[in-house]
Formats: sequence, C-alpha cells, structure tokens
Amino acid sequence: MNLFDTMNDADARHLTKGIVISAAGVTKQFGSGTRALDGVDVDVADGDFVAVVGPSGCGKSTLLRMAAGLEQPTDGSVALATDSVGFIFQEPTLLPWRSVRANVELCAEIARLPKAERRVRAQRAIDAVGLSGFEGQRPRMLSGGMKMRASLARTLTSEPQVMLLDEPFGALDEMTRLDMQAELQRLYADRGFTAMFITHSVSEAVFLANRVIVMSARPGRIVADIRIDFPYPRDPDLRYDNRFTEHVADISETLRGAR
Ligand SMILES: Nc1ncnc2c1ncn2[C@@H]1O[C@H](COP(=O)(O)OP(=O)(O)OP(=O)(O)O)[C@@H](O)[C@H]1O
Repeated sequence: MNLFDTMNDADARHLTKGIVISAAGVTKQFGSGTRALDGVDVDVADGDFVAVVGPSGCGKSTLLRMAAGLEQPTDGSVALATDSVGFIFQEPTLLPWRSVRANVELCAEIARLPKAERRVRAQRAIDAVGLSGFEGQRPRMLSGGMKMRASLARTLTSEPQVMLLDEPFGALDEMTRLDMQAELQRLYADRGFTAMFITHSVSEAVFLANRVIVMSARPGRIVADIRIDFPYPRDPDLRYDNRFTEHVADISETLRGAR
C-alpha cells in the first residue's frame, strides 16, 4: 500500500510527497511552564531511519509523542502520512495476564488479522527477537530485556509503516543491546519501514540510522542533522570502521556543545 493513500486532509495540507513525518515550527510549552521544544523543523522521508540524540530533558520524547499524535504542539504543526504506526515506549507495557505469545499477537488482534496469520507473524517476530521457547511464559517470568524483546515483537507483528521508538534498548545489558541493534537494522533493511528512534547512545544512533538529528538542551532545537551513508544491512564490525568512529566523535562533540 502507498503511504500517501492513507493521508487524511489535515495531513495532506502539511506534507509534500515523499515526506512521512513533518514537524514545522514546533514549540511545546507545558501547563507547568516548562518549555520543552522551541521552533523545531524536521521532515522525515519515506524509508528514512532517523535517530534523535540530545541532552536529557531536551524534548525528544515530546517530539516523538507529537509524531504519534499523543501530544499537541503549542505552536507549529506535526503531520504524519499514515495511521500504520508502531510505537515502542521506554517501558515494555505488556499485559501481565497474557502469555508472551498472546501479548505479541495483541496489535495484530486489534488490527483484526485472521488468527492463523496472527500466529505466523507473531512466531516470526518472536523468533526474530530471540524469544523462541518463551511463548507460553507470563511477563512476570521474563527479565527486563526479554520484556522489551516481547514489546518489540508485538509492534513488528502488525508490520507498521512507521516505527516510533523511544529509547527501546536503554534498559538492556550491552551484549543484548548490540544484538537488538543488529536485529532492528536487519528488520529495517528487510521491511523498509520509516523509523524515528530516540537514544542516548551516539554509537547506537550511528549504527542504526541513515540520519542523526542532534538537539540542544531544553528548550530543544535542532542543532545538527547528519547523514550516515553506510549501506544496509550493516555488519556489527562497522563499529570498528574509521568513518564510523569519526561520525561518533563528531556527533559526540556536537552534543557536548549542545548542553
Ligand atoms: N506532561 C508533561 N507535563 C509537564 N512537563 C513535561 C511533561 N512531559 C514532559 N515534560 C517536561 O518536558 C521536558 C522534556 O521532556 P521529554 O521527556 O520530552 O525529554 P527527553 O529529551 O525525552 O528526556 P530524556 O532524555 O531524559 O528521556 C522535561 O523537562 C520534562 O520534565
């Protein structure tokens, strides 16, 4: 399906062809008086993998929540070209009374996919995130990392056109995190969804994204927008490539100046 077939009129007014997420002049002032974002302009093209890095509290989650329609800007506008969106929060948010399999099937169930199709997709996603053998477990039996894997599998099962990910791997141990990064970029290479991914890890951003956006301290503004041109799928050894470490050094330097 063409993304733009699903655009509603309000979105269409804001979006030019090929742009899936568009934030224009976005400012967010909370009722508490906190000004989280200040004049943010960003366009995410169809098929882009955009990572967003920035100091803690600079408004990254707020921007992502706006893209998902969970928050409204005080000024400016945010438009999304599709309602096929998967959101992965910092917390895995699994239903405790459901098994892993039943949790993973949930999005596909809500999307009313036939049961057999749900089963196949859920199993594929469970295998992809390394949870095979745990299908019958309840969430309380899982480690934090396994819960996050189940959450990722649940979102993958509905095969969203846009994935909005808010520090999904932040709670994982280093080895698991590297495995999940490898898995996510492989899935991205296979499925070609559009992604907006928030992280505090510059090397995670460079490994996953074809574009890294650096935000300033609150109120967040965009201070850099860097292309990362390594082809997908990416080999984990890319991390030892000089061009990779140069990107990490440049972005880290920009981040230091943005605090
Ligand atoms: N609903 C809310 N009401 C009031 N203030 C809020 C609300 N949501 C977020 N904030 C404030 O807005 C600012 C930006 O928050 P946000 O969570 O977007 O930042 P962030 O860059 O994602 O932070 P972190 O990297 O620490 O997760 C913070 O100061 C936060 O306390």
